[in-house]
Amino acid sequence: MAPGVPIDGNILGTGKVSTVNTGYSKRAYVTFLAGNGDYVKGVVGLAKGLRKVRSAYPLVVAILPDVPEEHREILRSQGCIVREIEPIYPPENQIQFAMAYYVINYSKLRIWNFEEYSKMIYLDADIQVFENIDHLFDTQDGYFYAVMDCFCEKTWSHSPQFSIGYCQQCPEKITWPAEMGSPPPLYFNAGMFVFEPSRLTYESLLGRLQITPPTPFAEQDFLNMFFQKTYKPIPLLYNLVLAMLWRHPENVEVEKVKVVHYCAAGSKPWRYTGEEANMDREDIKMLVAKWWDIYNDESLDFNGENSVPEEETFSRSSILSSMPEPAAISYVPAPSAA
Ligand SMILES: O=c1ccn([C@@H]2O[C@H](COP(=O)(O)OP(=O)(O)O[C@H]3O[C@H](CO)[C@H](O)[C@H](O)[C@H]3O)[C@@H](O)[C@H]2O)c(=O)[nH]1
Ligand SMILES: O[C@H]1[C@H](O)[C@@H](O)[C@H](O)[C@@H](O)[C@H]1O
Ligand SMILES: [Mn+2]
Repeated sequence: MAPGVPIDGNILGTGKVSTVNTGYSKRAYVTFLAGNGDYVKGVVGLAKGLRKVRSAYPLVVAILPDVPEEHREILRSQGCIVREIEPIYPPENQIQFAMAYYVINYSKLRIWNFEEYSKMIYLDADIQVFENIDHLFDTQDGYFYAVMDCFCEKTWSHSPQFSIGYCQQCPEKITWPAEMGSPPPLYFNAGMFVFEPSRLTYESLLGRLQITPPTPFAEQDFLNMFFQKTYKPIPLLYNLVLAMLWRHPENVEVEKVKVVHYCAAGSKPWRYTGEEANMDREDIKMLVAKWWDIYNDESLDFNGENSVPEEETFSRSSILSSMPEPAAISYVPAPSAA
């Protein structure tokens, strides 16, 4: 979709609860874990956060072989479904990644192969869910749903957008110069998205990757290219990229935010020191403290009783109770033509 095309505010598609009609299709959240570092804390926090908001669906953790057994055990003890995946590497070239570790993120493409699920919501391990978002499973099939990214942080300094100060979050402030051709297509942050696993899509993703040179934002750039035509932006309250707080405060209603993505430099709660740029802000301190409250809350540890029984996961009542009131859905304002 090109900038300037109005964004469809009705993210719930037809509004039909398709899963209650015939044969219950399976749904789950999915995250990704690599290595033996501290991202496992992020996954534990996320599992507890989903429990706190009484999500009706389990959390699948797609893990690379280098995740140690003790971390796998921690995840199982938190009620997660642990699924090992093989790493995926892009074809070699000389490109510098925005961050060296982004290269492992191509492995994320394996989740399209989780065909026993009909619909999944992917969440990075550095994401926390503060309000129930189960209703996103009711979005119309056939689209890729995610939140539009912001181009204003230093991580974007390699891009033409950054060099002219253009951001799709405020396309009217610095308009895209005609001599640079058409404005770039809408670009999502790949820390959170709603998708449908499918073997066909999976094979097509892997096939396309073989002929696609890697770029600085790794699989995020790749997914943006691959799903360009089926991408539907959803309101940024479903993935608050923290830099939005100081780059585009006019676009953020922090009290309405349902999902927070601790992706700004220095903001990972388990490494937070407050020293990096913007990390001494009151809103950041508050959001980091909220993450820790969930992580430390023992009542949210998995105990078999606070889990969601499989049958209940697909019951009509749990699906309907997860539907938001119509008024609770806010809309992304359509970006004006750039
Ligand atoms: O050592 C690591 C590094 C990363 N991860 C996993 O990979 C995800 C992505 O890493 P970050 O969250 O640190 O990265 P950012 O949020 O800064 O990166 C963004 O850009 C990346 C480009 O590759 C990805 O698209 C990512 O999903 C998107 O949110 C993590 O959440 C986590 O799930 C690990 O498990 N271990
Ligand atoms: O996914 C990346 C990453 O999360 C960066 O921290 C952020 O600056 C981005 O805008 C983004 O695209
Ligand atoms: Mn992230």
